[in-house]
Amino acid sequence: MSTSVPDSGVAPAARPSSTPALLRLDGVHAEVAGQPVLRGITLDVAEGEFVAVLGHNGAGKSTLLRTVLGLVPVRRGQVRFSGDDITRSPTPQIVRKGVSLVPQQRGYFENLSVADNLAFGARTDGRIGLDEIYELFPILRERRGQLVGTMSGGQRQMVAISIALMSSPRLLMLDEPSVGLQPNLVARVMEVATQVNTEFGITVILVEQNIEKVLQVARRVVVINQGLVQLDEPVAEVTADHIWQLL
Ligand SMILES: Nc1ncnc2c1ncn2[C@@H]1O[C@H](COP(=O)(O)OP(=O)(O)OP(=O)(O)O)[C@@H](O)[C@H]1O
Repeated sequence: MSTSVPDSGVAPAARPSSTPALLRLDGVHAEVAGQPVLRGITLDVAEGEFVAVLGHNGAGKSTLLRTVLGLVPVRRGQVRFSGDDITRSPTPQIVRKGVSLVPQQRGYFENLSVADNLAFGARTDGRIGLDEIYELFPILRERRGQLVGTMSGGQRQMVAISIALMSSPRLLMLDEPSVGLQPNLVARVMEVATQVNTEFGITVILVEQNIEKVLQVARRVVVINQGLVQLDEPVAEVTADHIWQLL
């Protein structure tokens, strides 16, 4: 099991992989509000993987996802997607390449109907369209005319995930999608993340606080600490206790 000491300031080398990386971060540094948050993140994610990212509050998990999408500028290091250098690419271009993010809060328009929200994320040439979304979330078909602002927290989260899926991404990044949801909805969100990965073949990066749930659905766990990768292991090689000790 490989762990690195975060205060050594040295990021562990990228995990060697036989499959070329879909996403590759190489020594990525980024700042938020003038403060360093990512301090040299090195991470490879292969196509088809389901990677969970854990870390204590403020560790830099959301910043990591936002940096991949170009919403936080990279100060140092490089981000590659499908072999292309996207380090300084504008967000719309990164989205067009196939990266999608379900943000931690309000990844939808409250004053628009479900159908209009879905149209916002749609891509005409994509593999995922309304039929696929309504099959995944039948409740959204029933409520397609309803304003999203009048729906429950769980239903809104389904809309947020659906908007992200409507761009037919190759990489779907979910930022704590189960926060504030009741247990049966948390289970449903995890199930959807798994379906997206296995049925649509979409690579998934899931930021999540619920370690037990993560170990049930992800196949690889990455722990971020002080802006560095502290642990990067297949789920089969870690225990919840071990991860708890790191957080
Ligand atoms: N808008 C902001 N203004 C100032 N500081 C911010 C802002 N957003 C994030 N930060 C700081 O950046 C650091 C990393 O935040 P980030 O949201 O990436 O952490 P996180 O690991 O996702 O945390 P959480 O689990 O609480 O969501 C934190 O110290 C946070 O206080």
